[in-house]
Amino acid sequence: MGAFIVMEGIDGAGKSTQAKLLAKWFEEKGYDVILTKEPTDTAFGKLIRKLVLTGGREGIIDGARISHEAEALLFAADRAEHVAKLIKPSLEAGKVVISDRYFYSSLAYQWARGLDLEWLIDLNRFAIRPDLVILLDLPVKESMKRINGRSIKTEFDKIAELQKKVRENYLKLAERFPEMRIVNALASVEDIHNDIVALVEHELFKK
Ligand SMILES: Nc1ncnc2c1ncn2[C@@H]1O[C@H](COP(=O)(O)OP(=O)(O)OP(=O)(O)O)[C@@H](O)[C@H]1O
Ligand SMILES: Cc1cn([C@H]2C[C@H](O)[C@@H](COP(=O)(O)O)O2)c(=O)[nH]c1=O
Repeated sequence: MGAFIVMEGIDGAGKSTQAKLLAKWFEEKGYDVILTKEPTDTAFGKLIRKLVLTGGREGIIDGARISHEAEALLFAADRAEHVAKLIKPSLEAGKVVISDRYFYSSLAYQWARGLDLEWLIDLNRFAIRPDLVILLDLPVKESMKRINGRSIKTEFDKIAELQKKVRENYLKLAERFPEMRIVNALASVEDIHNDIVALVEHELFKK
């Protein structure tokens, strides 16, 4: 059986921590697991890190930051490659794919940037729908504490106001997309992992 699981949430919500633990859990059960992320490490992902996620002058073209529309298109282009070259072939080969962020990130963040939600949904219509999306929900104050210690942090994802809007957007998206399940990310790493495993067993294995 192939299965596609996505981790979503604001910056510092614990997505990569939980994605790794879930990958290990599946591997121990004998599954072939692909642990991946967006933005990817491909040329498109590198372009995003350079033009969108870098606080300095690199994201400045002709004296101004790139437009939010261009930003959304870059994330979508990166995703199109991700789906075509890794996600789709891996699922067809019966593997479990776990992605740290996917198109829900575009909906939550680029919508928070002022873009039209319906346009963003249309732009990402090519993206295969996952079987399960874990939304790690965390108050912004806590996420800011968790990511504060990082040495390289961009202006883009530092701003608490933006993260607050992004969190609200995620919660609204969870009402619209039935594959999204909210998990309380304020708990301990172990408790969150157990909650996620319970969801996987219930939603994917119908236990
Ligand atoms: N449940 C938890 N309780 C306390 N700290 C945690 C918890 N989960 C993760 N952390 C810590 O919080 C920080 C952010 O975690 P992590 O990198 O997994 O988040 P993330 O959502 O992937 O972040 P980003 O989106 O910014 O890449 C790390 O230092 C991690 O060790
Ligand atoms: C996929 C995707 C990501 N983003 C934003 C969200 C984060 O602030 C950064 C990625 O940082 P991470 O530490 O690697 O998680 O990019 C976005 O705005 N839109 C997207 O589609």
